[in-house]
Amino acid sequence: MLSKSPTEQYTYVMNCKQTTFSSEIPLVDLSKPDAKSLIVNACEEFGFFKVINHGVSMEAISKLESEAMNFFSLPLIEKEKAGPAYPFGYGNKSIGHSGDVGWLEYLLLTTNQEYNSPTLSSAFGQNTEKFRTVLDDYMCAVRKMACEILDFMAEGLNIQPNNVFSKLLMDKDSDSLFRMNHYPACPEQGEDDDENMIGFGEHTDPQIISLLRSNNTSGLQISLRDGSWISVPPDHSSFFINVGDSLQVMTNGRFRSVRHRVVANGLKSRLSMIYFVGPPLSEKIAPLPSLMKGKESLYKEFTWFEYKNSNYGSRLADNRLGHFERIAAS
Ligand SMILES: C=C1C[C@]23C[C@@]1(O)CC[C@H]2[C@@]12CC[C@H](O)[C@@](C)(C(=O)O1)[C@H]2[C@@H]3C(=O)O
Ligand SMILES: O=C(O)CCC(=O)C(=O)O
Ligand SMILES: [Fe+2]
Repeated sequence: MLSKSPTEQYTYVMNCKQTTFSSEIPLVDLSKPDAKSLIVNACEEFGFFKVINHGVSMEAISKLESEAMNFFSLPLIEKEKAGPAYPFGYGNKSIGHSGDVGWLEYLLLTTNQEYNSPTLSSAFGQNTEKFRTVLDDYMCAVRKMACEILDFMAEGLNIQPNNVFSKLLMDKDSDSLFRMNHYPACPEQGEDDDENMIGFGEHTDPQIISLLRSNNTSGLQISLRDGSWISVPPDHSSFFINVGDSLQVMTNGRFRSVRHRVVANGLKSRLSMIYFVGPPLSEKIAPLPSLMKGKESLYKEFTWFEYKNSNYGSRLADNRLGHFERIAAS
């Protein structure tokens, strides 16, 4: 057993009441005219939705999935050549800088491939160029979908111009990340319903939105407004979109940055690939004036650099927006 000692500071085990697979997850067909309004409703209520007709080809997805599986199947000593995880590279079990652990291994990359080269070539060797090409094709297609979704969000919120969000992604200095998480099947998974191994502990994503695609293995759960957790039925042909902290601030709390986590699966391995849309470091993050309409701002303005700096040592589960919340005047 990994670590169940009550005295241990960090543990892989979490207690969670049994969660049910939910049919409540909002579904958005990007090719339909009601996409904008469905997206806005989903972001307000859940901060999360599933997307079909997303335009990312199954070919691009399968190629990257297969390259990723080849990588994660290498002996540990080979994978570690692509480490450490920070700033970019291979990581195993440890997440962030403050002792969080999970039942996973991962590759954390920047979407700006220039900075990935040393990381990648040390582990991929002669296969590096192939991996880069496959990764480029995938990221390019996901970026296109992200742009469309962000423009739909702005239009659904009646914000002009409609590229207020997508321009941050298209900026050459956009601080976006790409992550591939591999959760091996977990033999230590508790048999008890309310004891689960943590794959990736609960957290909100800091960025604007995250676009997640996984294989058909379950594990992802989201937290609802009432604090309860629901399991997201996996669907390898769809994408799942999370609202992140930055978008919650830009919409002055109208969109909800969704708390989510991954529980390990006792039988099957899970592979997920996530594109995190981040603003440039110098970008000022604040509620958009057109969404204020006389309302008070819930947040103090900050730059993306300031957010990252002040949260450098944060634990996964921390409320990272706490530093920037305005105390309402009584
Ligand atoms: C503990 C941490 C890991 C994390 C950075 C942080 O300080 C808090 C947020 C974590 C998170 C969640 C979404 C992404 O997976 C990630 C890359 C990010 O931008 O914020 C991770 C960070 C990480 O793994 O370093
Ligand atoms: O791997 C997953 O399914 C989700 C992981 C996640 O939330 C993250 O990497 O931020
Ligand atoms: Fe996340």
